Amino acid sequence: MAFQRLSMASRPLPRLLASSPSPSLSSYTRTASHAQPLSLSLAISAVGPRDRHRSQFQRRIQLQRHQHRHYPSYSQVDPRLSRQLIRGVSAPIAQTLLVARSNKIRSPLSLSLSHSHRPGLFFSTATSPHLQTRRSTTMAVGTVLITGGTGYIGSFTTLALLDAGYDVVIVDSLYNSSKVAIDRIELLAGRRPDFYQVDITNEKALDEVFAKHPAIDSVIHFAALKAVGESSIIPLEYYRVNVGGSIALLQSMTRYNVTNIVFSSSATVYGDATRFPDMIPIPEHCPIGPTNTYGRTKSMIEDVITDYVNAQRTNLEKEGKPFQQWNGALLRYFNPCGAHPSGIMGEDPQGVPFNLLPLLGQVATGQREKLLVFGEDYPSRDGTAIRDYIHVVDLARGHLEALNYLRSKQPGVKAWNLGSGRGSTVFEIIKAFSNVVGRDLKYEVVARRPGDVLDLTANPKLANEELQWKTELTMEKACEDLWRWVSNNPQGYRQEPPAELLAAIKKA
Ligand SMILES: O=c1ccn([C@@H]2O[C@H](COP(=O)(O)OP(=O)(O)O[C@H]3O[C@H](CO)[C@@H](O)[C@H](O)[C@H]3O)[C@@H](O)[C@H]2O)c(=O)[nH]1
Repeated sequence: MAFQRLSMASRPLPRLLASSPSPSLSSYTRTASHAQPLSLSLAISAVGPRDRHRSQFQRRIQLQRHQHRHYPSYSQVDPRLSRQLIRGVSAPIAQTLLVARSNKIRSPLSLSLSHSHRPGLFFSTATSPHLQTRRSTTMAVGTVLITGGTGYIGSFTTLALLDAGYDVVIVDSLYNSSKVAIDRIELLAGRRPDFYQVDITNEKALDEVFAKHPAIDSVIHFAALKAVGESSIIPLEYYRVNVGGSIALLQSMTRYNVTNIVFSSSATVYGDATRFPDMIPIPEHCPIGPTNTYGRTKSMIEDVITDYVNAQRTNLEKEGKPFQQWNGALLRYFNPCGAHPSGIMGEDPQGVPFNLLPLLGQVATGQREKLLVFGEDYPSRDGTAIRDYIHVVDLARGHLEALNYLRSKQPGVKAWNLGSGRGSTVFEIIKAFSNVVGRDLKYEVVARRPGDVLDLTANPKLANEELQWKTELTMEKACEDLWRWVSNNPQGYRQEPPAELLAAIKKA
């Protein structure tokens, strides 16, 4: 009998299990809670017609183990391969699924399936002295640090990662966000991320968080100042926090051997793409040219990450060391909007909002008399500017897919547009939101806002193809969810959500 030991590096296994028809797989948490021991390896054996299949798998696994020789006992395995393996054993095979996590080994998940009844593939458990494990009733796919994880997009991304089986550690200064977001995440995910109130520029505090959580192997980096107008008034503060904070983060990551970074960039790095022919919808190869300080900080951070990850890879390769573990995703997103469909989680801007949809929300709730429309003299179909509005739930999923891609494909640095490909004018947004609210919302056309551009519509083809990600929720759905959020929570996180919304979550 041939045995092959492997571990799964990434991909949300719970989703795989959820899609499995096997009742025995769904019982894994019960089994895991009392199972001994928790350090396991997966042994595969095959007989009969599946032999050829099996040996192909084994060759690919061995190849990957070779590529990941820095993990002496366990290799990172292409999640698609792992998925095939799980599908391969399908329903009646597995009786026990135990999950172990290693603090020492960056590939944090191993699993064991045992006692096949089916001819063909069968699995058997074996203990491994190499793994340091912890008892767990949950199954972590990996552990991710999210900077700015209590903010708007950060909180939705935290939720998406928890739902996908990741453990999440948040650092956030709470400068422009609320800790209540964590309670809402817990209500929806059934799990709570770890939280540290840490400023992104405080390298020592970041070190302490990494030291406390050695299982972290990736970072999703949101923490930043983000008000376009303010950035031209206090530019040094924007460069210090956004660029300086990112450098502090990369330095701390390096000390703790955390080597994947997903960066929250922005479509604003393109500036006015209409200055070039045929660049709308905007592809990733459109030349960069931000038109404001905020945009320039994003573009600079993209350069910092690109240069650093490339240098780490090159330097390590020259030294004959493993280098492919260093990866970066630059996610250029278009106009995030919407809220959680439950109505208990959404954007909660401190102070005066400056984005179109939150402002429209205030008009609808009566907190604001009317919306000021910035210009109707653009060369667009109705004279107002065009943006690509993307539902925050889709956007959060984009971060998850990018993270999974980095961890499984190890591509180095890549930029992806996260947008829908559909552009809407300001008037179209006013109409869509008015439809949801059920009455016309008041507006007044005023002069153009300095720094605004005619059209920011994404060409999302690259993310569609490479990340297997595309938007699933429309701008109209975002309006509907935003209205549910603001009409039920006019004080945002400074109030309890209505009891009926909480009851609906518990029922679901
Ligand atoms: O009171 C308002 C606010 C906005 N707008 C218009 O609405 C559109 C959207 O504006 P806004 O919601 O402020 O978003 P953007 O200026 O497009 O910037 C957002 O989208 C960019 C990416 O596309 C990100 O980089 C920015 O951080 C993010 O704020 C623009 O045409 C604005 O001129 C108005 O007419 N009146």
